[in-house]
Amino acid sequence: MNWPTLTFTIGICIGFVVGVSLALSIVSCVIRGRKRTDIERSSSHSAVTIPVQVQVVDSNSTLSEGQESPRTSEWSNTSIWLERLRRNSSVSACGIPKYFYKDIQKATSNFTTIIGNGAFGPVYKAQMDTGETVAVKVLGTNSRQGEQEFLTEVLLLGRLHHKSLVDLVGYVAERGKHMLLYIYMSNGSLDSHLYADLGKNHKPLSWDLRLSIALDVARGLEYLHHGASPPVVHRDIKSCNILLDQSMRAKVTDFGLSRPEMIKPRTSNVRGTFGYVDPEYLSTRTFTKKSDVYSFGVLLFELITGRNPQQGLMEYVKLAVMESEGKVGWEEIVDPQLNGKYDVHNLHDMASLAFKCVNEVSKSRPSMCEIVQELSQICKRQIKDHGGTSPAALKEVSIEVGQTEIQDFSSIESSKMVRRLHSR
Ligand SMILES: Nc1ncnc2c1ncn2[C@@H]1O[C@H](COP(=O)(O)OP(=O)(O)OP(=O)(O)O)[C@@H](O)[C@H]1O
Repeated sequence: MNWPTLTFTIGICIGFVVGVSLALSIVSCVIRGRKRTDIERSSSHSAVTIPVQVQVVDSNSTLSEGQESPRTSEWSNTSIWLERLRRNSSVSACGIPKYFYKDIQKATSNFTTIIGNGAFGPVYKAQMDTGETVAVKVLGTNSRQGEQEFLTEVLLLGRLHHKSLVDLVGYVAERGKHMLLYIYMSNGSLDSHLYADLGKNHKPLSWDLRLSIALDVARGLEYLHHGASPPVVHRDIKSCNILLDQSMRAKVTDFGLSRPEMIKPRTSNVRGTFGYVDPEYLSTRTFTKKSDVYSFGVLLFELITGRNPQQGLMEYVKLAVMESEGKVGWEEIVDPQLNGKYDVHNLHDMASLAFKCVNEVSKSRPSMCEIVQELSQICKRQIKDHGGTSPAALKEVSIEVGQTEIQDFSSIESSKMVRRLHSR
């Protein structure tokens, strides 16, 4: 074969190989694309797809499928949870694993592991096949409003993740059977530590722990008000909606979005819990972020005094202020269970902050961002002055101080990635 013929033949061969490879990759791309579309289509079948109203600030925004909401650096922890739990579940389009009723029936030993009852219905402890323990909230079957709350929570919580919120890790939605699965909080609710179980299961909460709980809750609310998009108002901040994990870190739970009316059932549509409700909301019927701030102020006084807001806490506080003639002696109302073990300076700062939060005029109340700043300073000072004896929770909280959770694109990307992983 002469040289030009050889070159021509080699050229033809290379051209043929390149052409075939190109054709193969186009075919494989088309097949993969089809598979993904099928998977996406089948996963959205199992999802709750109705758009729902959520309690956003100053408007009634609608969360609809495909609308992104913020993720934070905490999302990675949640994704580990979801990843472990998803093994025995299908995953809905909002990224939250969906379970079968029969799996939960088995995990709760046929619903014999009740841990409490709320407005929503009974709550059970469940041991999942993956080894995780979760809390299962069962929606009562007799309330349409409860069902709406259920669907709202699934969609809303599927988009909200923060270290100081009790994360939703799964749900059941079968005919007449609706359940929410949350991370199990082994130390129960804050109110049980402040009142009910004292002497039985719990020691009185130390001053340091009260500070770290206050800051954890403040950061959860700061995220809801200023980090979430659209912003979310909780509407029912109270000590039984604050849960404590095994390290006594506090998390906000019960986004009581469509819960039944609790103050004047039948006569009005006022929401919230007696003792915690913003008086301005009662007169205007407009619930704002500052109404949550009011309830948070009451919660701070609860931590300071160990008194139940439903048994005259705020009257007690007002009396102390009225009799103070200028300088309030907050020591007089401090919880006797503390046995004098608190820092007077920090007590004054925390009580003054609480008093600003419960100002009758909502505009004069601080924002959750300002509250977090102030509480961070108090916690830092507590560690600095009494660091040696401070519990791990307060130390952890103070290390996190300054790590503001702001929505960023990388976190949105990570949530999309987790969703893609789930749909494989
Ligand atoms: N994730 C969880 N981990 C551990 N216990 C939980 C969890 N969620 C709820 N519980 C417990 O279950 C009980 C009922 O909780 P739920 O949130 O339904 O109602 P509540 O907050 O007590 O009352 P309400 O619904 O009137 O606000 C409470 O004792 C609570 O401490």
